[in-house]
Amino acid sequence: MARAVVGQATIGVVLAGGRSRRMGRDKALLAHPECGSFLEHAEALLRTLPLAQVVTSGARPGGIEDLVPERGPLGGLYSVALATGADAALVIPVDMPLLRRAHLAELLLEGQRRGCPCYFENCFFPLWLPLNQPCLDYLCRAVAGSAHNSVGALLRHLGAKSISLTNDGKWHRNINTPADYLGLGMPDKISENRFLRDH
Ligand SMILES: Nc1nc2c(ncn2[C@@H]2O[C@H](COP(=O)(O)OP(=O)(O)OP(=O)(O)O)[C@@H](O)[C@H]2O)c(=O)[nH]1
Repeated sequence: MARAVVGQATIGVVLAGGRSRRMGRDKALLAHPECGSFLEHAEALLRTLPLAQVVTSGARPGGIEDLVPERGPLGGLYSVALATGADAALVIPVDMPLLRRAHLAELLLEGQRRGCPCYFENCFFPLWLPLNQPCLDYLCRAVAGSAHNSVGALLRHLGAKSISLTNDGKWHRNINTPADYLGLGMPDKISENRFLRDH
């Protein structure tokens, strides 16, 4: 279980729960083109940023397990907020292996400057999210089933702001299916053959 963080602390969160139904295997453990697994890469990326702590959301070693299972990303965020007591979170999903530090650093600065949830237009993750009372209240209701349980609904409720994407490209691509993964054009060492052999 993560330590409590006191003060104006922004933590980094890797969302790594869920069922990976479309992939058919745990997305977090897929080999990453640059280092280790998707999960290891996401955690390492967040550790390059000025964050009070980096935590992983999901039932895995060292992770913060969801208090209420099967409630999706908001269920994970709710449990992380309660377990850490952090003031804000820079949230990335484990299935965006092409995320770059520069984008996250920009989002972190913009979130801290504006004080409201911030994300890049057309994609809700990565996300800078203040874990303030309105946010906690919404997460609680979403987990309990009395508010719409989607990231979009949470962001609308909190009056989130989107940042325009100056440098587009593939960095925000989600990898949800085996075809997505193979489409990454992995280097030889983690090529299609290995992915298929692992099945
Ligand atoms: N902690 C936590 N994270 C989740 C949960 N569901 C999804 N996530 C994470 O949220 C991000 C988006 O997940 P999705 O792709 O929508 O769902 P998924 O379960 O990973 O995959 P599918 O079963 O194929 O929909 C991923 O980083 C998941 O690891 C959950 O119930 N708890």
